[in-house]
Amino acid sequence: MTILDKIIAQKRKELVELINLPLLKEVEKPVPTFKEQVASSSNMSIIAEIKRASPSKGAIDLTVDPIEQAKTYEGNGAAAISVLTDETFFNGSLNDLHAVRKAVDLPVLCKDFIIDTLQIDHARAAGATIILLIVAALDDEKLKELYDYATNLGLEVLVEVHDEVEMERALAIQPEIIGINNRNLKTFEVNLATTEKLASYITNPNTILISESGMRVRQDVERVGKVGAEAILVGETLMRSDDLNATFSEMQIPLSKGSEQHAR
Ligand SMILES: O=P(O)(O)OC[C@@H](O)[C@@H](O)c1c[nH]c2ccccc12
Repeated sequence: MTILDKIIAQKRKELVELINLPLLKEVEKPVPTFKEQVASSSNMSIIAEIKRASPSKGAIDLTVDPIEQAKTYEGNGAAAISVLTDETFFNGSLNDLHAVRKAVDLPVLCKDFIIDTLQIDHARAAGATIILLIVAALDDEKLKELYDYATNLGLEVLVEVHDEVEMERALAIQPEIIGINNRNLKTFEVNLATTEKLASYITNPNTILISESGMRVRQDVERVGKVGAEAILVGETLMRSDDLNATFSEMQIPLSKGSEQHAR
């Protein structure tokens, strides 16, 4: 049984409790869409993640104040904030997401393992404007159903893949945002070559490519920028940074949109 199988099995159990959980109070404040954020920037967009712990790394920063962390991310030019909401494996919560949405004026991604529309209702009520759908965790039918459900609610959807087969399955639903996860969720192995290998599958210039996981230094960002990533999703490096200002400067590389950018 892979870790992804374990997480999904746990999610199925938790769904039963979710039915009885009241929805959080919706946040009315409007924020830009992630698409708008990317379109209005000539730099690599950074989705900055609040991640207390993970199954692969254990504790990262258990005492973080999600509100302060998100505000610092925003102050340093993050394009969006990602909040891990899984409790069992990542020590996050929907309450974290709710607090972050209220504290910043940025799009907010609900980072969780979504297998049911009920989770989308909870994510939206907590203030998510973007949800994650992990292709490896869903069959084609479920993927399409959840994608349509979320987009009909006005949410943006990040469709995450990590190999060719998943990429083909993702492309079949013509998503506007595709995330290539450099971390294999079955083995935890991180390799930026994953982005290099899969980027060329995305031929629609309007599809936003996000390279996810394993970004440490500027060269990493340059590497994925070269093959067409317009955004990166960064967790651990930001959570461990003691100088976020410097870390953001290091990762904010200019993009030459239109030239090599779309040669993917
Ligand atoms: O901490 P990192 O290596 O910067 O990774 C961030 C993010 O990509 C990672 O948290 C992630 C990507 N896809 C996921 C799916 C579920 C949970 C977590 C993730």
